[in-house]
Amino acid sequence: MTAKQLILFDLDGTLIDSAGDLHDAVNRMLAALDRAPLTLTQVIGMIGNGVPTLVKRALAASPGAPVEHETAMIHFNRAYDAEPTRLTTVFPGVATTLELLAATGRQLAVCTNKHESSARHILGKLGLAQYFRHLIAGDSLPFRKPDPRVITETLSRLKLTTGDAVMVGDSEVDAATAAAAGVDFILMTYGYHHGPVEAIAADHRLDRFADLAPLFV
Ligand SMILES: O=C(O)COP(=O)(O)O
Ligand SMILES: [Mg+2]
Repeated sequence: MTAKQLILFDLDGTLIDSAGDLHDAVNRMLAALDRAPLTLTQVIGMIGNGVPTLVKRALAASPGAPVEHETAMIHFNRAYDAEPTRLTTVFPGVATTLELLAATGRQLAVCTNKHESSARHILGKLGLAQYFRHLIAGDSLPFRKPDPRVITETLSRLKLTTGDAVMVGDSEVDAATAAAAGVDFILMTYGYHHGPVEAIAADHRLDRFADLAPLFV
């Protein structure tokens, strides 16, 4: 990994443990729609494809009177945007490791399916914004992960090739995006995956964020 000039990081489940606030917002949305709450484990299994998909999955798992997806989204966004960092924490070792990686001169980017405004707000609030030169969010481009163009278009904008980049993520969605773009993939095993973690293909699998540093120095 020493030749990589660009490191693309997933956000939820990789840099930040955001499941508590996402769970809370899902349940506030469901309560507003007179539906039953979901467990944290259920919601964790729904994270990774962006908020519109999370909302769709939550509505399917907690049935009730028919509701427009857009209406449910308004309830979710109102709840989530009001307090996106109440329960959210940065995973151990993230800030020191990012500091170290940035000091090697590499370009660090966040590549998330979260909305750009939430991602920017959360990164600032949790003290991580200064490490990243680029943010590619779920609504930054007309497509989102697992569409490989989130990576390939970033590479061409930066005049880099696939061999220059690596994606670091926690889910099947990140693995599929990296594979389709033709870039290496490092899996953080502690994050939010949908099936067994062993089934996710990766060039490296790490149990702690701090284990990244030795791969790049
Ligand atoms: O918004 C989501 O569902 C997941 O966001 P992520 O891409 O940062 O994991
Ligand atoms: Mg993730």
